[in-house]
Amino acid sequence: MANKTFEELFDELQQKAATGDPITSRTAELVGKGVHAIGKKVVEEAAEVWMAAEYEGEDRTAEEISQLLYHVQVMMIARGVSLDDVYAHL
Ligand SMILES: N=c1c2ncn([C@@H]3O[C@H](COP(=O)(O)OP(=O)(O)OP(=O)(O)O)[C@@H](O)[C@H]3O)c2ncn1[C@@H]1O[C@H](COP(=O)(O)O)[C@@H](O)[C@H]1O
Repeated sequence: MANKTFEELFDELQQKAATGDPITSRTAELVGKGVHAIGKKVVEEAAEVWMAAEYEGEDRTAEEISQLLYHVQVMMIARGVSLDDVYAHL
């Protein structure tokens, strides 16, 4: 059912950040812009999760959560934070 797992997406984004073209890869573009720009997207997507959860259905909420998770992973990669670094705190 799922297109990919959290771990599979992280592997893909690491590749995109390392070798992707910023013209065609959103990930490469964002990593090139840096932590400040990525941080703004994280905050924006978090707000969209909140609004969807309050006023929209489960599907829209899930979609917004997927976009938040994507941008959190981009932030991890831009900042050199691994999955294990995060899991150590769970
Ligand atoms: N899962 C995602 C994903 N989720 C969200 N996004 C990006 O986040 C945007 C959603 O944010 P917004 O609604 O704010 O869109 P927007 O207003 O156009 O964004 P801005 O340009 O204004 O910042 C989308 O248009 C995508 O650009 C994603 N971009 C890529 N992926 C996946 O990441 C992988 C690598 O993608 P590329 O790096 O683009 O090859 C692929 O598997 C993709 O499916």
